[in-house]
Amino acid sequence: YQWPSPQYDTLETLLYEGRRGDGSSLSSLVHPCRKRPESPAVIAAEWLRTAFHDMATHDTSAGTGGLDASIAYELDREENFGAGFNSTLSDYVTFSNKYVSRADIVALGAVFAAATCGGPIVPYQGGRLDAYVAGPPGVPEPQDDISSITARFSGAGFSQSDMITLTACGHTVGGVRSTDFPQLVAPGPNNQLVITPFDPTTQFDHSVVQHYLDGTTQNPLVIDQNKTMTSDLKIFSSDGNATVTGLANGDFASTCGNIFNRMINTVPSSVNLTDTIDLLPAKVSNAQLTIEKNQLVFKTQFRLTQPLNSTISSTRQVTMYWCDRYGSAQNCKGSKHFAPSASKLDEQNLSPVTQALGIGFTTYSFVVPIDSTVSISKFWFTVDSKNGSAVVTQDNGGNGYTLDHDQVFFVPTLSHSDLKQVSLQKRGGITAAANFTRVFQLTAAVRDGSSSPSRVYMDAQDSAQQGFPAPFTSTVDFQKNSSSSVAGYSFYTANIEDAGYYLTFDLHGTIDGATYTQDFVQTAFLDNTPYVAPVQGQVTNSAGRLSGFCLTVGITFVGILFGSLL
Ligand code: HEM
Repeated sequence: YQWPSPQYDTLETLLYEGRRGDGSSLSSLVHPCRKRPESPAVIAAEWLRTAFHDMATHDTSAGTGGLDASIAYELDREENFGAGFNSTLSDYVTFSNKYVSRADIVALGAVFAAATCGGPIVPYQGGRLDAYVAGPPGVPEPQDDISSITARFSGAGFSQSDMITLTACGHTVGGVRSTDFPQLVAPGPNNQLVITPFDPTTQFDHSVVQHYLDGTTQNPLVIDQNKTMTSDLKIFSSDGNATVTGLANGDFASTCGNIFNRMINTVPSSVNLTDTIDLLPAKVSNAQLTIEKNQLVFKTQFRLTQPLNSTISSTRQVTMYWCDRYGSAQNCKGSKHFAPSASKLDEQNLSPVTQALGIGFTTYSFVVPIDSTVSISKFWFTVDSKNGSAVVTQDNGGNGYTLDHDQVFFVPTLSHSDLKQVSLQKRGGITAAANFTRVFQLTAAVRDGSSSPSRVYMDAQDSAQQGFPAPFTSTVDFQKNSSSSVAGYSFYTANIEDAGYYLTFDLHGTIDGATYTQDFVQTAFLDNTPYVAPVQGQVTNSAGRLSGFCLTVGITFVGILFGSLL
C-alpha cells in the first residue's frame, strides 16, 4: 500500500470505520445486530439474504451475473419475494460512489451482517462492476426439487457440500415471514407480521444445524407439513447429513467466513477485484490545500489505532512535518516545518469489523497556514507514545506523503449547495420518487502564474441515485469570477444540479498544456464545515543535523584513510 490509493482508501474507511468520507455511517444501520424499528426483522439477515439473491444467478460457464447489484431491477420476480430486499436497498442507496460500486456495498453488507451478529470476519475486496439492467432469473425457491436446486448452485460455482454449507451459514440469522410465506408462517392477530426464526438464537452460531440434527428445530423450511416447501430439509439431507454434521462439530464461524467470502467474490468474469482491504494502522485522509478566511492552509487527518478501551491516545503526541515546494528550503533542504495537531478525536466501535478486531481509532486533525511563495511539497508524522519507547516516524514507507501539485484545488468555504424543489414529473405513468435536486455553486482556486489556465473543469459523478438508474455524470467548465486573488490564487466558479445523494467530482485545471487534477472531491456539508483555526508551525533548520552528518562522514573518511595507510 502506498498513499494515495483513493479506491483502497475509500473502501478501507467504509469497512473499518463503517462510514463514508463525510461521516455518514452505513454500519450503524445494522450494528449491533439491530432489528428494524418497530419490527422483528433482523437487519443483518436482510442484508445477507440480499447478497445471496444478487449472487445466485451467476453463470460460471458464461462468466455472467453474480454480485453485480442487478437485484435492484429484479424485485418484481417471485424468486425475490420479501420486503427485506427493498429495505436493504434503501439502506444502501446513498453509499455508492466513484470508487465503491453498488455491488461493493451489497458485498460489504454481507460482511457487516456476519460480523455484527458475532459471526466471522469475512475478508473483503472491492472493484465490483454494477449492472444497470436485470439479469436472467434463477434464484432457487423453496418449492424447487433438490436436483434443480443443486444444479442452480452448481451453475453458480458451488458444489453440493458448498450449497449445504452456504445455506446453513445463511440460515443462522433471520427467519421466515408471515407476509412473504403465509403458507409457512401464519400471521399474527390483525395480520401482524410474524417472523419464525430458523434457530432460537439471534447470534451467528451453529445452532441452526445443531437443532436440525437433534430433531428439535422449529425452522419452517425443515418442519413444515407440506414437504414441497421444506428446502432446508431437502438441502441439508441431500448428502445424508454429512455436511451439516461436519458444520455442527467443526469451526462453524470460520467455515462460514470462507464460503461467504466465495459468495461475495462470485462476480462476472469481466470484474477485477482489488486486493483484500486490510486495516491501515496509520492512515492519512482528507489531505488538501485550500483557502479559508483569506488564508492558504493545508489540512489533513491522520488516524492511528489502539486497542479498544485503552488510554494510549491520552499521552501520545503526534507531530506533522512538511517541506517547502519552492525556494531555498525546497524539499526540506536546510529546514523543515512542524506543528502539533489542532484537535484529536477518539472513536470506538465504529464498524462491527473493527469491534471484532478489538480496535479503536484516534484521529488527529492538522490545519497549518502555508506561505504560498514556498508552498508545500510533502508531509509526514512522528508519533511519540511518551512511554519510553522510541518515537516512530510515519512517512508512507520512507517517501513522505507527497502532494502532486498546488496548481488547482477546491475551496469548500467559498462553495454552497441548496435544495431545490422540482415539480413532480409524470412520465409514462411513473412519478419520479425524488422531488428535489441539489444545486451546487462550486469554487476552485487556481495558482497565479505566468499564464492563465486554458481550461478549469470538473467531471462530476453521482451513483447514489433514488431508484438505482445509471449514475449521473456531467462535465462542467468553471469560469473565472470577479473576486480578487488571495494568497496568489484566483477563483473560478461553476454551477451544477444533481438529483442524487452524493455528488463528487474530479477537478481539473489545464495550465501551459499540463492538466492538474484533484481527484474525488466530496461535496457534503459545504455550508456547515466547522472552521478550525490553523496552528502556526515552527521551523527547524537542520544545521545541527548537518554538522552531525559532516562529523560522521569525517570520521568515516579518517577511518578509510587510516585503513588504507595500514
Ligand atoms: C435453495 C436455497 C435457499 C432457499 C430456497 C432459501 C429460502 C429462504 C426463504 C423462503 C426465506 C424466508 C424469506 C422471507 O420470509 O422473506 C429465507 C430467508 C433467508 N435466507 Fe434463504 N434460502 C436459500 C439459501 C440461502 C442462502 C445460500 C443464504 C445466504 C448465504 C440465505 C440467507 C437467508 C437469510 C439470511 C434469510 C433471512 C432473511 C430475513 O430474516 O430477513 N438463504 N430463505
